[in-house]
Amino acid sequence: MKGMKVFKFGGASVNSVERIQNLAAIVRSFNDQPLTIVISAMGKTTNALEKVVEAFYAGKKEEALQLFGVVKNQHLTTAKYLLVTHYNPCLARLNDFFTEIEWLLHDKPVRDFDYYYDQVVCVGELLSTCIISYFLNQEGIANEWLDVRDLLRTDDNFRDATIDWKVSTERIHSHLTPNNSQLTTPIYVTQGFIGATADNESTTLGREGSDYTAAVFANMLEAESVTIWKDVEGVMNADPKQFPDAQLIQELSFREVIEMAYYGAQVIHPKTIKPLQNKDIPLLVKCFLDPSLPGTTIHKKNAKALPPIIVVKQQQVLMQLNSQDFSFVGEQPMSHLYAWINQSRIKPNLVQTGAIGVQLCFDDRADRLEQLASKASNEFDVQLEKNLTLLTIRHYTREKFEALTNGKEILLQQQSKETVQVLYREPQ
Ligand SMILES: Nc1ncnc2c1ncn2[C@@H]1O[C@H](COP(=O)(O)OP(=O)(O)O)[C@@H](O)[C@H]1O
Ligand SMILES: N[C@@H](CC(=O)OP(=O)(O)O)C(=O)O
Repeated sequence: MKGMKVFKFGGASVNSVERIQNLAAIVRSFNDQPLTIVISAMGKTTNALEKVVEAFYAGKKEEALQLFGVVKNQHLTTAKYLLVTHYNPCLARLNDFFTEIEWLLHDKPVRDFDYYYDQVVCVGELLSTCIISYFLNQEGIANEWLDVRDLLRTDDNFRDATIDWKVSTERIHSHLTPNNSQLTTPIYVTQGFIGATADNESTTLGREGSDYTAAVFANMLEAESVTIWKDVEGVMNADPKQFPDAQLIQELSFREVIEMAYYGAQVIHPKTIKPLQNKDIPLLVKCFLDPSLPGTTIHKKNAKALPPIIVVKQQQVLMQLNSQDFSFVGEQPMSHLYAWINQSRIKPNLVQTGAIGVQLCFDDRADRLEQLASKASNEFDVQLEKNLTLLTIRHYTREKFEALTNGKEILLQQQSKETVQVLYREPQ
């Protein structure tokens, strides 16, 4: 859509009354520009809802209801602080969402955990967008709230659903046309991270998936740009929480950012880049605490010389597989291994093969690793080691590498011209 900008506000940018007021000020400063605003659940609501669904699935109904009560009260308090004229209609909508979840929590689980996870967890985004949409309307920023579950059709791979691009594009085109909107300037408010199946069952797109939703909307709407509003200045050469001297990178290529995200940089969800690169839509990462800062522009142009970019992933698990009868780990056992990895829905962060063994590094997803280890034990001797750290340095220098690995007990190392990765034990 001509001139449409897509904004994404994450959990940190809407985690308090003041931050939602700040969001409104940012949106107001873009007055008279068509906007699609994709919003995540407030603060750590998704984590809290995970606990609700875990209790429900463990048969602890009262605990699940009590935990959900806490989430409910937090949202009611926020709504009460923010809303005056628009409080009653908002409350009616919030109550509908609450009731739906409470009904579900009164049932006994008869389907997979992942199904219930999505039905419960999706409410975080529904609640946050409902409150924010009413607040913006109250503040004179006329907007339309869209239930993204009517727009983004997915498959039923709960917790990691795949978008049906054809159906979703058609729906977005027919719903978000200027002729359809009652607004002079279309401003839409919708949820990140969630979608729905053809049977109207809610789905989620993978944790931290709201960046991806914003990119999907931008692609389908052929938007002018996407802006992700963060609590940091922009994309830096390391997580400033781990490296206080991290420096801002003002310009990055799609290629560089997809690599950073792939290696685990938490700043952008890895699936975000492809839909934008495919339509050549720039991605801006800006600071919601100070919108006047330049931030980072990510686009197709190659950036100038980059500093070493550091990504540290903790809580890693090394899986060592050794052939049981001293036969080589050739194509056949490797193809079995990749099939099991695929079935276990877990992605290796590093793989190293040898004559009779393979070493793989994963995030610590206990259930999925157990599933993989049990399948692999049919053909390999399996050993697991936990609590490791995976360090990736892109555009590394010898000095940087030495400074960051000094004193560490390295278990695996892989190096290409641009990137070095090491898996190490923290010193005891
Ligand atoms: N290379 C990086 N550059 C900037 N921030 C980073 C980087 N790597 C990790 N981060 C972290 O990402 C955080 C912002 O992302 P996140 O908390 O997911 O935001 P939100 O949930 O609001 O989208 C920052 O607070 C920062 O600690
Ligand atoms: N609320 C979801 C989706 C998301 O993207 O959140 P955030 O934008 O706060 O990372 C989650 O926490 O996983």
